[in-house]
Amino acid sequence: MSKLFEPITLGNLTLENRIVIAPMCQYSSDEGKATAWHHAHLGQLSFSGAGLLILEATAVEAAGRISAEDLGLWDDATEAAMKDLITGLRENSNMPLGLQLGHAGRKASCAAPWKGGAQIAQSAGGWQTIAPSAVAFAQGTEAPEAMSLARIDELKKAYVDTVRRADRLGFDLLELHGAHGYLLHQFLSPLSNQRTDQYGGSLENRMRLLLEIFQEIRTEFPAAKPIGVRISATDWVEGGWDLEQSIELAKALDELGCSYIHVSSGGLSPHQKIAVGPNYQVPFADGIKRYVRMPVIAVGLITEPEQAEAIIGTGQADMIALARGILYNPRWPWHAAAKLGAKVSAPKQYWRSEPHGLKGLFLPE
Ligand SMILES: Cc1cc2nc3c(=O)[nH]c(=O)nc-3n(C[C@H](O)[C@H](O)[C@H](O)COP(=O)(O)O)c2cc1C
Repeated sequence: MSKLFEPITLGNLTLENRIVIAPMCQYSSDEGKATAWHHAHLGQLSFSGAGLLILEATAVEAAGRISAEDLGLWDDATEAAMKDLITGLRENSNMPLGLQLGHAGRKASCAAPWKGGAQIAQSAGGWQTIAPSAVAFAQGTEAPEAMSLARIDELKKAYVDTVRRADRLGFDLLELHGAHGYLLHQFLSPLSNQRTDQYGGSLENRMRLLLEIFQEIRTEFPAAKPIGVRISATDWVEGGWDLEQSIELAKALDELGCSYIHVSSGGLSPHQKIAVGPNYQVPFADGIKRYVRMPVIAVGLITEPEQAEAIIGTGQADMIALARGILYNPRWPWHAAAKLGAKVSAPKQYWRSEPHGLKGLFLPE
């Protein structure tokens, strides 16, 4: 029996299998509003048979967008566009839908990757970024504005407001983005957080904002619906955020009733030295899993069904997430089910594609 295809329950949500579609920015929104691209892109992924689809980092306020084309959920117009999107997806698929709540902090105001991804200066149409401290991400980029306590309050309100909208839209799950060098990660890491108030200095102080926001949104979202957190387990820089601190954060989140932790790495510093290869982040997931009750998601160059099966089977993680691999092969879960002798959901319109000799691959509706 495949472990990868064993269901798992998060709060009131049961996932059909342990394959998660990782959040992936599409840089294809119009003033924060979802477009036809999102309908097509997420539509095809919702036919993939994965257990959960997490929508891309969605900005809780306009200043939190990585690029001007990022998805947002901060006003009635962005909510209406998201409603059209969700309604369309739900018409054709039962796949649970999660939303990743994002704020890019000092890594906002950038060009889309295919336009080079560089920061756009305010004089060239960009905007003032914010961060825990006025420390630029890289040489040659504009320094962010250090957030006042009043601005921190405003930010918390933005998260809560977005969560209210996400609940109204019927999202099944939320993921707080605390990874990849974006705003909440900037508060965690001593490399970007040089504050001397209650939000900087000690580990407890650096973790404070993320934990406060988690608690506030946990109160706002129905108790039975899962909220997880994505983190970077290390900055891959000497003196930065690391696995040891990540374990402390994970333990604190576990205590607060966090539904899962999604373990990525890097993104905070241009000086990071990452040893990239298959499973390169799995040891971090495994390292955290020893200390928490909540399920753990491993991600990063997991590309083969047997590889995913081994990660779950050996208990290194409870779920695996796929990003590039599922863009490359949007029927990855079908192929994995076929290889691992499991069953998978598919739209009834596609049932006739069941390969000869594999009758019974697709689950009935
Ligand atoms: C096109 C693209 C967009 C991404 N956008 C996000 C995002 O919005 N939020 C996030 O946490 N990670 C994002 N990531 C990182 C992925 O979720 C994932 O962690 C990373 O690509 C490693 O997994 P992989 O080896 O399966 O691609 C993105 C990755 C890609 C390729």
